[in-house]
Amino acid sequence: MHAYGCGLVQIKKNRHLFTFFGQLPQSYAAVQLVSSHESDPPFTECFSAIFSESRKIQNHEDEGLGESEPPLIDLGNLRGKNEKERQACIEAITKASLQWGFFQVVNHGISHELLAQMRREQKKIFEIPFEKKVNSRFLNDCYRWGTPTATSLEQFSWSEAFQFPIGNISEEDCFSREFSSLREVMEKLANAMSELAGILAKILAENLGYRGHNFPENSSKNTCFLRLNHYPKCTFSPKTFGLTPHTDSDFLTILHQDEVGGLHMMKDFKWVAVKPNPNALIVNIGDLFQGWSNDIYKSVIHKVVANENVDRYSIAYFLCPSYESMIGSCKEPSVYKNFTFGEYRNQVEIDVKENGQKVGLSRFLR
Ligand SMILES: O=C(O)CCC(=O)C(=O)O
Ligand SMILES: [Fe+2]
Repeated sequence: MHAYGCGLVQIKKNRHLFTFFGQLPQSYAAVQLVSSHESDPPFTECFSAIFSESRKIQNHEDEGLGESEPPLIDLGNLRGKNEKERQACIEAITKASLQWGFFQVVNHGISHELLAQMRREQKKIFEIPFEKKVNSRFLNDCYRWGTPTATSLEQFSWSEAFQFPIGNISEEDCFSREFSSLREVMEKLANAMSELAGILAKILAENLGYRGHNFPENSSKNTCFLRLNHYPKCTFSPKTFGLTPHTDSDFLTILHQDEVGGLHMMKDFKWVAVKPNPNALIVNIGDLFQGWSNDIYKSVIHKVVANENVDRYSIAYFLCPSYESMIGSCKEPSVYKNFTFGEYRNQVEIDVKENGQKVGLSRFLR
């Protein structure tokens, strides 16, 4: 069993791989894999108990959505010559990170063409038959789908994903020739996203007094990762989550979503839709930045609502330090005990196993 960066856990049963977002098994033994010759995971077949119960559950949309939208920031001003505009841009980034924990960036330096190429490759790989994707020998075991441990619809994520540690992408033997174009595009995108994440993280750290060269200092290619998400259209929508509410267990995440929509973030106890903007990437603060900043920057709960009519795709880059890195606080007195990223991940794994869900930063309060 393995836990992933963002509260993801993977288990193997009867030669089949189950990787999921969050919970550990209670009625896990009840999960049966039904063979499928199509590409979409057999969600309803494997989780028939959950989906027959689901009609009793309230529609998420009834909760009502807040009106506002996360700030939109033009990063072109960071590269410009006008110092006043540069400072205003830095201020916008830091303000959004402490007030929202989420923001959108345009003129981010990652080309439309690269993002479009990545999307094409992403679609191709999800079209592969489910039985092939779920095989543990396929692409280094990085496939996951659904939530095998879910005992109710609220715990279930109607999605599948491939998660690639950045270090593996450049290793040719992880990818057969069949996937050489996927590997090439992913390598380019991972480099571009790493650079952007590094720029943003450094700005946020410097704002709180950090004076080093790179932030986080021990960012690691083995722990940073790219995740390709696919949310197949869902007949139980809008009652079903594409991804259950969670925070990310990293420093920050950069996300490219398609035109479908469905990503919601929490703001002032209300869900706010992060509407698709073809020119923007979405940035969100993760738990480690909230911890390091002593709660100044906010790691905000977000979720994806499944869509009844169309499939949805997104690509996420997670900025993480090495497992040995100490996530101390930038200021004393610190809200949290010192902990390493490895300890944080282990604790997430233990909590998911014992309580069915991630507890997160509050585990490390002083
Ligand atoms: O697909 C999305 O919009 C969000 C994905 C996400 O939150 C994640 O992968 O952690
Ligand atoms: Fe997330």
